[in-house]
Amino acid sequence: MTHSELPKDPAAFALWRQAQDIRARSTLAGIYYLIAWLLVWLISGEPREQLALGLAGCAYFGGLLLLRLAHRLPTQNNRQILQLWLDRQWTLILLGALGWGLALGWTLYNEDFAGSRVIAMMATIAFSTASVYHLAMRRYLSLLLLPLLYLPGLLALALDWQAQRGHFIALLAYLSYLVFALGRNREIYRSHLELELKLLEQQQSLEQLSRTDSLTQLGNRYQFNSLFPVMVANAHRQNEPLSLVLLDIDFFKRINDEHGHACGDACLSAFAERMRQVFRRESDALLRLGGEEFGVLMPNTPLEQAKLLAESFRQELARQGFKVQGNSLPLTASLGVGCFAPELDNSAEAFFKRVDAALYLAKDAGRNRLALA
Ligand SMILES: Nc1nc2c(ncn2[C@@H]2O[C@H](COP(=O)(O)OP(=O)(O)OP(=O)(O)O)[C@@H](O)[C@H]2O)c(=O)[nH]1
Repeated sequence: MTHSELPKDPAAFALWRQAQDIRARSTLAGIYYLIAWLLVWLISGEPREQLALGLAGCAYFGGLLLLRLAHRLPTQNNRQILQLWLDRQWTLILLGALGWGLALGWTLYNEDFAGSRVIAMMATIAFSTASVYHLAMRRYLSLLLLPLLYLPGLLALALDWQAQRGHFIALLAYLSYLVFALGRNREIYRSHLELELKLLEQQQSLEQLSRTDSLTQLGNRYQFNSLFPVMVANAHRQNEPLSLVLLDIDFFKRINDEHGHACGDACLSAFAERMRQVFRRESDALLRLGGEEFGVLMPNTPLEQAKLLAESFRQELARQGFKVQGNSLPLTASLGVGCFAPELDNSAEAFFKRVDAALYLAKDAGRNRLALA
């Protein structure tokens, strides 16, 4: 997955990160539950006498393993889908822990399993330690894993207090250590996640900055270069009109020369502000392509509509000019307007060239006018 495909919303990112981690960290447990149960059953005194129980355990742990393998990560990263996936994965994890807890309880309770008790206890210690270090991301669910794994076994040991109290106390002491370690690991996981979220936020704002013209706050040439071919391809595929308006301020050099560069800058900002007021559709992309040249990409807009808006912009500008730093500056612009036509434009570049040629026609014809491509 590339950086641009990561969920942008922090809550969705946190769920996505959790899903990735849980998937990577919990699949092996399914295999080891099955192996541990096979060992406990086969090494018990009389595995054949425990055939039904042994096979039932294999079916339970084998079934859970298959469900875990089949439970693939979602391809979409929206919050609801990720949350649903996580809920299901946690259900499988808790069912595994519950099954193993009952297996331990039964092994410690039933004399027929006396020969495999050490294996069952060691496996429980291994499973619970792994869960505390690998699945510490959720406060309550991670904690719930521990009683599921230990309580049935502790109960069985308590019932045989005289003979088993040593094991009981040892398991209880280890359980208390796990609860403490779980709290600490959860904090570590949380601080890693916070750090990752901060990095993501910084990356996003850097990316935003790199696509924004700092003077006018419009999209810059880099933004245009990445947006334009995608919009042309979409318009072509969906057979929808895409219009492009190119705007170039007339004799801008004179403003710089006569009123200074700062006044020129103020004009450019005011020009961008005027564009925002006229081309107001959410889907319109307003861009500064360089110097005193601007562009508007208008998806889902036929040529006639784009021409009307562009012409009203031109007329308003010619009528009002700008008031900049106390000076009233007459200002006009020349515009080229075109709509993508697959039969005329065999590429996005060809479409741009066609509209750019119209802009130069407007300039050559005397400026302060609009030419259609
Ligand atoms: N103040 C300011 N001036 C800029 C900026 N970028 C480009 N310019 C100036 O814009 C002027 C553009 O000049 P020309 O390309 O000759 O165009 P023009 O004077 O507008 O003439 P026509 O486009 O032919 O009508 C140059 O003087 C550039 O220095 C900027 O960010 N700020």
